[in-house]
Amino acid sequence: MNTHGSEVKVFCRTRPTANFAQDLIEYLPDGQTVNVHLKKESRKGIVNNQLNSWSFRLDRILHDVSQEEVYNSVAHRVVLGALDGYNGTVMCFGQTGAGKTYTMTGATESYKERGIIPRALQEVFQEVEQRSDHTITVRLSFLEIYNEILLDLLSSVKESPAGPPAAMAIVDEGGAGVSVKGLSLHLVHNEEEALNLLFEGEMNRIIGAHSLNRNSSRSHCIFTVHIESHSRTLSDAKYVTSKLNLVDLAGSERLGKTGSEGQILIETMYINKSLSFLEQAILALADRRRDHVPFRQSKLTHALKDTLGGNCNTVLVANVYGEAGQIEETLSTLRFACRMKCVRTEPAVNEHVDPVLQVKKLQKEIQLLKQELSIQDTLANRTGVSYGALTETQVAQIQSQVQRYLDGTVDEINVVSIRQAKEVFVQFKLALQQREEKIKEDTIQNYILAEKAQSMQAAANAKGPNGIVDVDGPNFGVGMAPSLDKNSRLQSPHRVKTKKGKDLNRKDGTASPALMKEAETSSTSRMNPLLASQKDIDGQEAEMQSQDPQGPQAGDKEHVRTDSPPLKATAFEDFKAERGSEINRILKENKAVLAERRRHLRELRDGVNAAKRKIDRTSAELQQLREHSQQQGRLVSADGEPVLEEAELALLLSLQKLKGQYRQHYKELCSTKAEVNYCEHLVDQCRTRLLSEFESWYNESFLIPEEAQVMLRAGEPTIRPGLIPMAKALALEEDDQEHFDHLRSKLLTSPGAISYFNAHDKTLQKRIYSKTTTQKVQHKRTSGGSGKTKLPAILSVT
Ligand SMILES: Nc1ncnc2c1ncn2[C@@H]1O[C@H](COP(=O)(O)OP(=O)(O)OP(=O)(O)O)[C@@H](O)[C@H]1O
Repeated sequence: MNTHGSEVKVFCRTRPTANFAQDLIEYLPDGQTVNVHLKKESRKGIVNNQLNSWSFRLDRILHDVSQEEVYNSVAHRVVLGALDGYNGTVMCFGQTGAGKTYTMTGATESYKERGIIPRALQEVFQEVEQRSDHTITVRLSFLEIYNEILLDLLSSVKESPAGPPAAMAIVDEGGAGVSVKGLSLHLVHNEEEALNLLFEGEMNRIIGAHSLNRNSSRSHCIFTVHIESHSRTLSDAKYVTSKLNLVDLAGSERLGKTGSEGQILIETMYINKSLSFLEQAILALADRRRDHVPFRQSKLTHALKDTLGGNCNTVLVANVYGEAGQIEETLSTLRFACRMKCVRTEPAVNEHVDPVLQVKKLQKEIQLLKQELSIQDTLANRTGVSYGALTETQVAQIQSQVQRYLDGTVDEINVVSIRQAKEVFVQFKLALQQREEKIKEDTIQNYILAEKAQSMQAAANAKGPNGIVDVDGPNFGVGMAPSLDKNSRLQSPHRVKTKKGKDLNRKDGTASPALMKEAETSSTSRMNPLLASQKDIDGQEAEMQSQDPQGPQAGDKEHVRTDSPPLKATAFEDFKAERGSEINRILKENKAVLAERRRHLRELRDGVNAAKRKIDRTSAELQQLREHSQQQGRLVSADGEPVLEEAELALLLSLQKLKGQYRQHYKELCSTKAEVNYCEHLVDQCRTRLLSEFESWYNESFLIPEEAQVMLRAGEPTIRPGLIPMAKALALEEDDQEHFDHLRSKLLTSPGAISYFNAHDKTLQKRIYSKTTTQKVQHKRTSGGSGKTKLPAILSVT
């Protein structure tokens, strides 16, 4: 059958009559064309300018032909297509008495004159027998549509589901097409069973019509053969289904022609309405520019939706009654047929997959592939390679390898299976997420600190805690810098309460964070998770120290694996001396830089406070002098202008100079404070890194099971150096600074805040970089790392 888009096939069949209007209807010898000529007077009135000749070209004219020939021409290919999985529809259309039922069902009493439906059933079962390599099941349904009411013509058959008949409705099931809910389906095993149902349905149609006092030919009938074909020989999970619709439409008739009235009038109106909707749907289908086709306007068009515009092989038989008195109906039928011929359908096989068979088939294939894999391993001398799900130990090994790769202690990761490769990526992702979290925390902390520093500066400018000496105007204020001494902390109410700052003393004996850190402790320690984690880290470091009261042993340098792992404190000292010596060295350097910056900060603060005290003293002296002069009476010039005494002038100049110095020191104090914050952050980073490396080293050295170690040594399937080049994994790593910027942009929703923060950050980095590189720390890292340059180089850990 045609699998591509095709037009609906249209045939014209004439009912034999002794009064065939030869002068009006002309069949051309090509067997496809019919010309209709109309005498003017036969149409309306005396003045008539309408056309009087029409020519219709169809697929074939079936004039004076047998039932067999009609079947072969019209239905044979459609029936075979249905057995191959294509939906098919054969539809008879025409005026009442034109021979639709004769064409579709035939004369039931005469075998020779049987119509398309019995012949189709016969062919279906002949094919079922011939196609012994397929299991084909056939089911039947018989639907009648009378005055827009759906009726099941096979509801009387025993196989119908018990209980009251379900309400019938046409349902559009999307991809599955249109079906009639509540219509009974009957499994038939041979031609006879099928014909029995056909006849029973026909009988029900007549009886039903009789009992309801209606004309049986006044309804549309759709006899459907449902076919399902499974291959027997192939272990193929695919199977095909199809529907063969054999449609006998109700006769089209003009209302005025027979002077219809009463029930006939109603029936005719329903028929004409539904046929008119059918025509509208066909016009819409034939017009390729139209998107919408009004299928739901009537039950008939809705039920035939797939048939008309779907994936169906569709054939229309236009039945005409070739007598002169019926010429108007003949014309109308032929017009409809020509429109129908313009409709295109897209026949396609309805292929499905049997889920049970599919699972079995796939299981078999997996089995085969496993065997194939095992052969390949044997040929390649790979033994014991496991392709199953990874065990917890294997996952832990991969995690450890990834960690070491990221730390730069190994250059490559060996992967022997797809599962392992996937797990490597999972672990990379996890590591990335952890770093992102860390950066996020840092960003929040930096943002809070920056905001605090800004607000403190603003507060100091507006009103210093120890009073204002207003010399240059209301916009300049001078305050005391906070003391390093915890006891002389600023006495603002919310700061007095806190005691948490005491907990932040460093293990190496460095004084607890001074200056603003002290002042900020109460709020930031609650808000900032980094401070809390820093405390934890200090605690962990101290905890490890305290685990071993003897302290590090000189003889512990070489670790010998024993049944019980060594004390963590001992192992930590060893780790710092050997494996982690580089990080430890950087940590120490960072601590030294931090200590130096803190010392500088203290000096600056002392300077600022000294300047402030001098300003206060000078101001007091000036005040006294002015009061004294006031008592003595002020000196005035010859012009009566007040004149300054020399002592007062000297004090004023001195005060001005002191304020200038104060401003300069205060500025430097703020920037040094920012540096100290940054250095503290880097020291924390180093500590975290040292501890995490130690943990992973300790776990690998003492906690991973013996068999896992053996596997590592024996080259068992695991992650080991060798197969993933460094460059590839590096591509997974995002630069910390990029992360930092990215996250910060996400965090700070206000554009003003982002600009502020970017500017602040750039200045801070620049300052720290230039100062620290030119000052005391001259160390340059010579050992290899991941190769990516991070924030200020001298303090970063790679
Ligand atoms: N090609 C034909 N050869 C012999 N008899 C025919 C042929 N076509 C129709 N007839 C006869 O014409 C009569 C009317 O035919 P039929 O009932 O099939 O018309 P119809 O179009 O189905 O009418 P309705 O719309 O009323 O159902 C029947 O007696 C039928 O046997």
